[in-house]
Amino acid sequence: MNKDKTIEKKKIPCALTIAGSDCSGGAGIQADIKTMLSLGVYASSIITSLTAQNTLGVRDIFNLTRHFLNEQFDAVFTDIYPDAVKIGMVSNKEIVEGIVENLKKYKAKKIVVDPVMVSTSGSVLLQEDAISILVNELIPLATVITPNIPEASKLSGLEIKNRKDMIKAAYLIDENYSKKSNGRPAILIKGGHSIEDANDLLLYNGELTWFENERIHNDNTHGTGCTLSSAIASYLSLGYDLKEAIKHAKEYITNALKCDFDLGAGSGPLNHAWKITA
Ligand SMILES: Nc1ncnc2c1ncn2[C@@H]1O[C@H](COP(=O)(O)OP(=O)(O)O)[C@@H](O)[C@H]1O
Ligand SMILES: Cc1ncc(COP(=O)(O)OP(=O)(O)O)c(N)n1
Repeated sequence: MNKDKTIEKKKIPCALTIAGSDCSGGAGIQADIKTMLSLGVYASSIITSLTAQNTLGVRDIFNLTRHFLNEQFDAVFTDIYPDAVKIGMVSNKEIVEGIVENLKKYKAKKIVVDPVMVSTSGSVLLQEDAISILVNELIPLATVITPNIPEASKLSGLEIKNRKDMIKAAYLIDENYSKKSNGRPAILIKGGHSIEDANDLLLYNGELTWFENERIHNDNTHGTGCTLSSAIASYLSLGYDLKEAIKHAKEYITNALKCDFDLGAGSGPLNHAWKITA
């Protein structure tokens, strides 16, 4: 194909989301694309699973096949190669295996893994028999993982009640990867589920950093985890280092939570248009 050469073309940073679709638009692929677009990054997507959900919960899940996952990887990576990748809901063992194989095949870089396991509304978004491959094969490929408190408890085997426990859990998760030779990601434990302030803890190259924020009293928090991880991937694609990327992603989520959107009968979505409407 001959592209039109008369218009000067710009290269823009590209971020890819590999995640489930949330038809109500609050979480998953839809939240990721809104975030990436708001941050001035081109967004592409590889869908793992279709969910029928809204602000009240998940009604049904339809997983895509390994074949269709491969086709999406080939289509994206052979044409618009991403500068950073965010991975969210991966649903089952076959899908996780396919993602691991393709990330290696295409030598994907700057990978943010949000180890989504259970939605805040209580639905299982990762089958139990997929956890070990997520832990042993996918997470080692990540630059950073972003578990929330229940996910960090599952990964560390520790009940997390306060800041001290968050620190202990981060070290326990890291210890597991320090013994393996296939990768040692940075660990960002998110504090959204804490009873204290919404402080997130990063363990990176042996150093602890807190990203602190007062808790915003907003019941509409559907998709906060998806938004944070895709904002981190966006900033990484823009060339920020990891700590700066997290700092700016945290600012993004804080502003989106401060906007008084109130959609749906349950825990509603965030306002990704806060930059436009502010
Ligand atoms: N009420 C809140 N006030 C301020 N920040 C919040 C609030 N709830 C969540 N966050 C922030 O949103 C991000 C996602 O966190 P969390 O809700 O724990 O993830 P998940 O959606 O995966 O459960 C984190 O940066 C967290 O600190
Ligand atoms: C398709 C899909 N992916 C992920 C989630 C979970 O979203 P998250 O932002 O981690 O948290 P809650 O929205 O559950 O608070 C989801 N619900 N759907």
